[in-house]
Amino acid sequence: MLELRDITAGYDRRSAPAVRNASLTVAPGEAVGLLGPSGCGKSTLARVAALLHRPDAGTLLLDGTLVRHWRHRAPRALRTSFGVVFQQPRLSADPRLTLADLIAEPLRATGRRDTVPARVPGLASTVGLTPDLLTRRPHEVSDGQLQRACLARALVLRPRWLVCDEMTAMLDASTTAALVAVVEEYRTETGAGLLAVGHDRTLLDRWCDRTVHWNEVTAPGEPTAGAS
Ligand SMILES: Nc1ncnc2c1ncn2[C@@H]1O[C@H](COP(=O)(O)OP(=O)(O)OP(=O)(O)O)[C@@H](O)[C@H]1O
Repeated sequence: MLELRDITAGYDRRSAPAVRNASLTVAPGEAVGLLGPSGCGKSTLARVAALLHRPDAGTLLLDGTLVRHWRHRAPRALRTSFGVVFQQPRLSADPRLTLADLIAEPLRATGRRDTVPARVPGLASTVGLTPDLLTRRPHEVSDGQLQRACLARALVLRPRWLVCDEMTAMLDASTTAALVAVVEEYRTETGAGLLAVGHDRTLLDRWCDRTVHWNEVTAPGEPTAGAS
């Protein structure tokens, strides 16, 4: 179970927090869609949920255990339980890496270099990347192809949780359908939970078990607990 309780988070303690008193739960195997107007704080909350952004207050529990020892992010051992895909693949892809190396990045970063040959080609094929694309760098492929590689990178450590932050916002309908299908196949196979952030209610309603609106996630009041 992924539980965010009374999360307050921002970027500069001198200004108002981007997220105030937000609570959200995702059960194992569940797909939850999060909708809300632009700038309300969805991406910030998604980054907290993926253990990438330390909240200023509130608690985050992973399978009942309090996530502690945050610095800027939570400890890596916990973060590897999460696969994250962002809206703009070019901002999250190292331009110097080939797509094969991009997909393999988390394996190398966690000392599993020896598993690269066994994991990367199959996963690339699953996300619809042909072998000729794997030797190209980000500037030599389309946004959709790069996003496919970013999805493969998010899946390569076989995470128990996926956070897709407007993963398909800049893609056409057929690429959107293909990437959603890959996520759903992965979830069927592994039982991973999903938090999908987006603007498109129709897509989220079709994709997810339930869709929550930002108004339901945030409640008025002051933060109740300090982040550990
Ligand atoms: N790195 C950052 N530094 C400072 N402020 C930021 C940063 N990222 C986001 N913000 C601010 O935090 C607030 C919430 O932004 P966030 O990206 O979480 O919203 P969002 O709901 O995901 O928006 P959108 O739907 O447009 O992507 C905004 O006011 C934004 O300007």
